[in-house]
Amino acid sequence: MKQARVARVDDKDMGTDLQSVLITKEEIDAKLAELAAKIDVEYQGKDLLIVGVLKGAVMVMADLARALSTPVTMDWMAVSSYGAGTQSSGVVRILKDLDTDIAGRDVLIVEDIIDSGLTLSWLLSNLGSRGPASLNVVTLLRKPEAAKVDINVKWIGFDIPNEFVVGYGLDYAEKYRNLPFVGTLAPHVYGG
Ligand SMILES: O=P(O)(O)OC[C@H]1O[C@H](OP(=O)(O)OP(=O)(O)O)[C@H](O)[C@@H]1O
Ligand code: HPA
Repeated sequence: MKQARVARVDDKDMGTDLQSVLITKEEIDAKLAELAAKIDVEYQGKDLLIVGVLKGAVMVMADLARALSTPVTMDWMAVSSYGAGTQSSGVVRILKDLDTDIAGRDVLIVEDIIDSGLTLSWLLSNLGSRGPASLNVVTLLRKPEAAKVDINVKWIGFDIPNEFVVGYGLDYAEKYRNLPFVGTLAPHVYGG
């Protein structure tokens, strides 16, 4: 199994940057279908607004939205708490705010990853203060061992180890977002 996965990384012509594939495209697709079915049940008959957190959540938004049967409207917020490195600065900046007034709306935040939880904790308090009818979160990935704050997350795709991951929207220094799977990088990429 491990051998096949490494071979696949080589097939993607990613050179020696990648160390391993943690979650395959097939596993992601299956998980998003599972999450979409639960979200459909929760929001049946409601006017759902899904909010993607740029840039990392682009892939999850695109694939989850298409897996949903519920009609949705989509909006985007861009915040940043990570610079070029692998540690959250803890300081969240709004780079792009919502175009939508969410007062009275059923809002679902779509995230790629919850790491320290600082970004989401800030987002929940910021969006919560705008008076939505409901505010929930779906994330593809979560690192339970990295949590610095306690957050209520309704739908979680995969709990993963406390390692820096890339792919499927997730970057290291803006690279690797377009990998169709989630993987880890070889130490030399970080200068190790
Ligand atoms: O739980 P945390 O430790 O706060 O980390 C999670 C956040 O970090 C990433 O965004 P990032 O700030 O790297 O911006 P990006 O999505 O544009 O890559 C990710 O998309 C989450 O929004
Ligand atoms: O593990 C990660 N990889 C990429 N971006 C991230 N933002 C928070 N954690 C991560």
